[in-house]
Amino acid sequence: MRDHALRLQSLSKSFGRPAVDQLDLAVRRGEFYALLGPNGAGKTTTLRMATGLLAPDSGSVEVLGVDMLQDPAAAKRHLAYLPDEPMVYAKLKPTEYLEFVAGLWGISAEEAEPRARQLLDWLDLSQHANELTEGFSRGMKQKLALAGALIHAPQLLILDEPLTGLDAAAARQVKDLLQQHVADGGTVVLTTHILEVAERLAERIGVIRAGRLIAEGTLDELRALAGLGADGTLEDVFLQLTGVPA
Ligand SMILES: Nc1ncnc2c1ncn2[C@@H]1O[C@H](COP(=O)(O)OP(=O)(O)OP(=O)(O)O)[C@@H](O)[C@H]1O
Repeated sequence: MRDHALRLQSLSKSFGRPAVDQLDLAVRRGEFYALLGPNGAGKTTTLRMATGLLAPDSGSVEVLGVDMLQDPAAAKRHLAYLPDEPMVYAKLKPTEYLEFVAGLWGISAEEAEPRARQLLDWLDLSQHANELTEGFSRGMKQKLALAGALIHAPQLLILDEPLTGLDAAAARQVKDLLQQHVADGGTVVLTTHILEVAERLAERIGVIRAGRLIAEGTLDELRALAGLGADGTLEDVFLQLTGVPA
């Protein structure tokens, strides 16, 4: 379906026992979608299959109408993936790293330069543009990895715990960047254990448990599903639906 940024159908993956089990998930273009679930629920495994990094046992993945299994190169061109433990090259400076990643997408250094400058600026890394990343803190590396993920201006951003370990200022910069992406018509899918992030940013929230989507909707819809009133927080909803803490 053209109006879906991401569509997962009957997606399954087992590592001896099922990690993701017949999962159906559809995220519309322009949506900010948060995937929540307790530890080991299958969130990372789902994202790795959605981004073409892990082959599913069965089921299908479509990115902007392109089938990931049939045409992975075309599907991946539409997306960026920020893993939960991103890696940047220690012996490169941020500008060199962004140039390198752009090159992998077939974008020349000259073409990439204005966007690289803008991303470093948005993420408050400009003053470190000429330092080797080996001297960067974890949060700075995480922000640079995000800039690398965005260098080819993808429509769909898929991020695994993008705010974990960031200080308040860095978290704000990343949240602003993600909101700007959606304001510009892009799509964001993220996982988070920081429920306030899902509560404040996400238009729709999916709750996954034991590899299955057990609830989905706006916060109001989830409150109703959990049988809670208007003052129920997402934490109340989460605990009610999953029976375990976030
Ligand atoms: N490469 C692997 N080999 C074996 N088991 C795996 C592998 N990757 C994931 N699993 C298992 O699959 C299940 C789902 O793991 P996954 O990392 O997807 O969960 P998660 O929801 O992202 O958890 P968390 O919130 O702790 O990050 C877990 O039982 C995990 O141990």
